[in-house]
Amino acid sequence: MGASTGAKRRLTPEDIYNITLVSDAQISPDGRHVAYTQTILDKEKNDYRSSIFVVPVDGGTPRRFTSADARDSFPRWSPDGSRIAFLSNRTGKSQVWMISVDGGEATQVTDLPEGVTYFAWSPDGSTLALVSKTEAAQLEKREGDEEDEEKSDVVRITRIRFRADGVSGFLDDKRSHIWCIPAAGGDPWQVTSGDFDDAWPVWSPGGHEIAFVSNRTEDREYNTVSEIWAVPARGGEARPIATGDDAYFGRPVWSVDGAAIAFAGHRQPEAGGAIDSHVWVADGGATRCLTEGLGRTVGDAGINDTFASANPGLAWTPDGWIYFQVSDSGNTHVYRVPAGGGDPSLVVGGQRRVLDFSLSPDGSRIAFVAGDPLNPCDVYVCRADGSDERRLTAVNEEFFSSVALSQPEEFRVPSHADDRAEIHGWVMKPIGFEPGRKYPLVLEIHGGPHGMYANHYFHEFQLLAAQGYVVVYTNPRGSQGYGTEYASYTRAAWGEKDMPDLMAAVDYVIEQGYVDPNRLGVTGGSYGGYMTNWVIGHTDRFNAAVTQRCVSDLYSFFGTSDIGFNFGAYEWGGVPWEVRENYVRLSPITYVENMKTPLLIIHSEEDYRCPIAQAEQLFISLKILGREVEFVRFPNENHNLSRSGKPKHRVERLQFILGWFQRYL
Ligand SMILES: CSCC[C@H](NC=O)C(=O)N[C@@H](C)C(=O)O
Repeated sequence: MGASTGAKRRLTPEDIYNITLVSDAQISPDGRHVAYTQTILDKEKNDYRSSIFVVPVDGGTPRRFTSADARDSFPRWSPDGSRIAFLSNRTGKSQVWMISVDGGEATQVTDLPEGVTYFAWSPDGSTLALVSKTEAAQLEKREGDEEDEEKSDVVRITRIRFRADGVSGFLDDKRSHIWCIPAAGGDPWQVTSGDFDDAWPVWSPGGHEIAFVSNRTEDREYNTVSEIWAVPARGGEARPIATGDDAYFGRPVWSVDGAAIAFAGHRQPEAGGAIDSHVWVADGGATRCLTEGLGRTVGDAGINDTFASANPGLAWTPDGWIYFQVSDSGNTHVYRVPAGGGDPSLVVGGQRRVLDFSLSPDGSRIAFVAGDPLNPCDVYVCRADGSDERRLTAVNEEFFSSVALSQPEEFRVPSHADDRAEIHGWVMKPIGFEPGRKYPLVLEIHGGPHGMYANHYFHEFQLLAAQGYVVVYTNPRGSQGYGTEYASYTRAAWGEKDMPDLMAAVDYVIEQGYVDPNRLGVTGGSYGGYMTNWVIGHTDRFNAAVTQRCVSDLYSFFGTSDIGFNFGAYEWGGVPWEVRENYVRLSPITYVENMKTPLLIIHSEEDYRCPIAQAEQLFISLKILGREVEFVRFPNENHNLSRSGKPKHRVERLQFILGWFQRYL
């Protein structure tokens, strides 16, 4: 691969329309079928459509269960396996719908004014626990009811968190709470209330209690705590499971006897993704960490541009295993650990990214969605120990058999930093590669900074390879998947401590002899955009750069991003008035006069994670300095343009990137 195209054509930006995404593999209670979500990009409608499919685990053709012109997702089997409940926006808002496994039309279960974001079946199948921002009073007063007085368009803000990327306008004062509703339909009742946001309800095996995630600390407006609580299913006082100012926990799951709850996270909320997450168990006594010696983070830190997210939880089997995802050196795997303590062991491994998984209630089978560098995703099934793995779908087989892809080659190289730490990376040779020729190179830098490039399909990278570029990508210091010390290494040293890692990777690839060192490009998004700006402010070796959803000035980023002030306070060693020098020293804009590389700035106008002013400041400064710079603004898009933006915009974004590199490399 990479040497010749053979009979295959080269990939184009528009090929995102030819890729089907599968996600959220849910194995049926009897372990014989897997339900999943299938998503396509609809060119005509310039939007996404998703449907629920079911495939037999013994093989056979997947069957489409829903076919509305909408987004159906989150399929969940009833405990007796006779029905599948799912979320759908077919009436405008996301509500729960139900379909019988024997077929027929789906029926609507919920009609909550604020919609539903998550739900879970009670163990007896009679009730669904839901998450909604609906307030009880709203059920009396429905849409269309006359307003008492004309509403003002002036926005009064009293809370420190008032904006969220992906939510247009400002956040309202409504809180997410747990509700219940009869699965057959009927009147919903509110289970939790108060000035808290409650999420992720999980029924106890006996059906009497619901565990959930919340922040009920006194200082919740200012901290990033995430606690585990449990509440009687009929409502009442919540009891603490794993709580307190040092809790950063989520994904609760009950033991089969209902005596314990496992969850994932760590005890340093302010650190967020900068340190490893673990699996914990609370059983009334002391909370125990089960993965202390693992040295890798629990969860999926992978980053790519071609996926549909599912966000799986932990699973606890009747024979006492807890299953969880682990990000490890560019792969996301499934591990298990004995709930009573013992060594975690690998169950689903390989050079790939396992995006989500579920276990059959008897703990005998696992269904999962995984992707690799040449295939974004398919549904798989295996036994509880990982044996007898089978692929159940081949959603992109036909398309990918018609296009030439480049197989990434892995490398490990000593950093240019004094410690010569080992840096892990990949290089993709261009399609049609001919030994002896020299090619332009593009360095791709990931965001987070605590994300992880993975062994996973990346449309942007494949496209660059198809257009004749050598593509280099690495997991420099700051990345997840290599342990806490590695991930937190860039604290208060963004750019300073990871640039030597990135340059070591570029130099290593140049040494291989097939790169033209006078035709180097660099690009990245978010923190990758920050690093793109940093790199061109510290070296002139790149001939073209594309900075996407970037940060240029930490001072003005502080307080204007939905990520919250806590992020900057941790990452840069304090708040601006405490460590002013850090904010200036670590801001790429401080080095703007050194930036000579032709720069394309791509930014979404509704990016509330990295507000567009970050791009504007950089653009204006470079214009004043008379540098080669262009600014491409995407209207009505947020921080996730490259992953979930309007399909037409996604194609245009890729065209701009290719166009810039073609012009300057
Ligand atoms: C540079 S500040 C915010 C960066 C952002 N971090 C978390 O949201 C980021 O880098 N995001 C990455 C994952 C991205 O958008 O690709």
